Amino acid sequence: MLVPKSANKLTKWSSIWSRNYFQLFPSCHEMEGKIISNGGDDHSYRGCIDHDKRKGASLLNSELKRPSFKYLLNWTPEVGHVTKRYYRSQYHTADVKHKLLSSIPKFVKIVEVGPRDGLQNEKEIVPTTVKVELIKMLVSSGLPVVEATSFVSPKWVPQLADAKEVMSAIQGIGHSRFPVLTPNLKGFVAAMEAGAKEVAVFAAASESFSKSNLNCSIEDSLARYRDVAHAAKGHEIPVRGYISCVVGCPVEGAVPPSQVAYVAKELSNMGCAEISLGDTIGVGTPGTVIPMLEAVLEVVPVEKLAVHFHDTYGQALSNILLSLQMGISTVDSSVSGLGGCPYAKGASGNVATEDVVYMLNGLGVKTNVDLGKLIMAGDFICKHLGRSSGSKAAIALSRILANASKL
Ligand SMILES: CC(C)(COP(=O)([O-])OP(=O)([O-])OC[C@H]1O[C@@H](n2cnc3c(N)ncnc32)[C@H](O)[C@@H]1OP(=O)([O-])[O-])[C@@H](O)C(=O)NCCC(=O)NCCSC(=O)C[C@@](C)(O)CC(=O)[O-]
Repeated sequence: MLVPKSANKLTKWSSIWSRNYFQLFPSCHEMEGKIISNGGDDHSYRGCIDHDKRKGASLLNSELKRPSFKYLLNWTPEVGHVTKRYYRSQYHTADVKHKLLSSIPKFVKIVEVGPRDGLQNEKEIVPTTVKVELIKMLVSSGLPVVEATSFVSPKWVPQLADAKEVMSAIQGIGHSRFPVLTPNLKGFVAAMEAGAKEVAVFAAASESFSKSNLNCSIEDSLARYRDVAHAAKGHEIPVRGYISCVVGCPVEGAVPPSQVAYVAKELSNMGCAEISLGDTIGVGTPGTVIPMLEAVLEVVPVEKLAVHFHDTYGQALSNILLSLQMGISTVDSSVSGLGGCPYAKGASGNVATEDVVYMLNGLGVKTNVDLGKLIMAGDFICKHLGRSSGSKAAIALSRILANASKL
């Protein structure tokens, strides 16, 4: 997979479709203006590239020593001629007033869970340095929240046994927040000692899943979390509450929305600032997610809710879209779609962050995430794990970049 070394080295981008440029950097509105007022330069390029694609490419490269988007954006290497068509994913939708989209928030906070949820299921231990580098790359892409690791029993999740080292290495980098999972007071204390400034507790809406993930009943887990929430309040530490199996459980099947609403209310009452609704095994469809969200929205305000979809059945983006339409503005996702829960066999990874950002760009929703840099982070960890990306957007954009670079 080929991605540019740096999003800022423009010469590297000389053979990218303008369309893809905008998909990667959707916020560069002023570049569009330059093209429009750039008729003369367009014209001289048209001749070169039409007659000899390669000559055109080298000319383009040499001209681009001083970065100039105006040349880049009008060149379409795959067809070998200049076109005035240039696209970006939100081109037609930035000002969308359609009634179906009007309720969508203008800004969506993405909570990147790749370093924790994405890696926790990996059999081979990923070196701490790789985890730290991944977190740094995710931070540099502009993600506001990167869930860094878990302070859980290393016997239960050996992959995250280096939580303390990871936290120590990421102190003070960037402006992102780095919440960590804490299943009990012991985990909370360890997280505080390691410098965590935010924690997350994780309950389930199904008894069977609570037992397999936490070795206790739902009620017992809530009692532990009241202790964690109480201690966190004393330290002025925000707590996020997860609920697993919000539409389906690997053992019990369908989970009633009322059960999810009950756990959500308990988490909210104990002081969780945010509640993330997890479709742990990715079985939800809009048909099952809507009634679940309606039940939860009756007891918890929409500003407090986040959605966390796994993509086992390819339903995650549609479920996210409808969650946005219902007013939710926080979305969990995992770079390259890494992940799966060790206690939910067969469940595939979280929805890929790249795909979520691509969709949100298309809707004109701000995330402040640089898709190009995010793709680089995904490429980095996929290379390390020796597998291809689970993000369709990353695969498609990287393929076009690779083809273009051969010219
Ligand atoms: C909750 C426990 C600890 C209970 O585990 P247990 O075995 O019932 O607990 P215990 O109290 O009997 O302790 C057993 C041992 O673990 C130690 N221990 C106890 N607590 C800790 C701690 N915090 N950190 C480090 N060590 C700990 C404790 O000291 C003891 O050590 P020993 O005496 O045997 O040497 C265990 O079940 C556990 O760690 N579970 C975590 C499972 C997990 O991390 N699952 C994945 C995260 S949830 C998820 O992925 C879903 C989510 C959030 O993404 C949303 C979705 O998609 O659904």
